[in-house]
Amino acid sequence: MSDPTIKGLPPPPTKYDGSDFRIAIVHARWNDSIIKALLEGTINKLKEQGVKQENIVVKSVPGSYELPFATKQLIEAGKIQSANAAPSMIASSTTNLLSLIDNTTTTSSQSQSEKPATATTTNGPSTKPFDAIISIGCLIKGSTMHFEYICDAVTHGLMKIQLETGTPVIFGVLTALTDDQALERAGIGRGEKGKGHNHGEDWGLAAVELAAQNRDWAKGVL
Ligand SMILES: Nc1c(NC[C@H](O)[C@H](O)[C@H](O)CO)[nH]c(=O)[nH]c1=O
Ligand SMILES: CC(=O)[C@@H](O)COP(=O)(O)O
Repeated sequence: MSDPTIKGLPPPPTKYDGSDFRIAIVHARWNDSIIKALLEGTINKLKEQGVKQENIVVKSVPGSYELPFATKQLIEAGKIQSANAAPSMIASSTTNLLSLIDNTTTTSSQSQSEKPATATTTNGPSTKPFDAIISIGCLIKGSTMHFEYICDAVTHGLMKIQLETGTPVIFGVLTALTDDQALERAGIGRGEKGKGHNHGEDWGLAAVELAAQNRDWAKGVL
């Protein structure tokens, strides 16, 4: 077993504020007791960093093999949702500009629906594109090569999606050879190694860090 003082994720170099981020979590349902623990650890860590509950979208799929497709579609859905919110903002701003020309139109005559819709409403969930996606699954080796093929496909699939879309995708997939390896990595271990460490916490940290750093990088800020 590796030396616990060497292996593991140190605290982030910067304490990031997650209050302005919108995060999606997509999780498989296979090995549900482990998934539930990982999901709890992830969400708790996101909220600990200030991510608002209403800005954490959680979706599920049957198994880990479905994660890449669902992850890609969630990223696109977030962009579509944001674009759908934008026209009302454009329309309202156009109305405002026209009112400068046509004095018959006053801002007070704007109906509530014409008022600029913000991508982040003051009292509701954000409709901005997702700042990061956390894809969670638990693969446990069986007696065939099924495990190896799914692990390989999911790993490469998730990596490809984040590089293609520019949206950070956190790899939250346990690839365990035994039940106990998975339980320990969900913080619910039952053997002599104790409960272990909930890797969902690491994924929550990584999501906020990558969301923050990527926001800067996307603006050319280093
Ligand atoms: N054996 C595990 C699976 N298998 C199911 C696949 O992921 C997939 O849902 C199915 O082949 C239909 O496409 N999934 C896990 O997440 N974990 C496993 O241990
Ligand atoms: C990860 C899997 O697909 C695996 O649990 C399936 O088990 P088996 O290889 O015994 O069919």
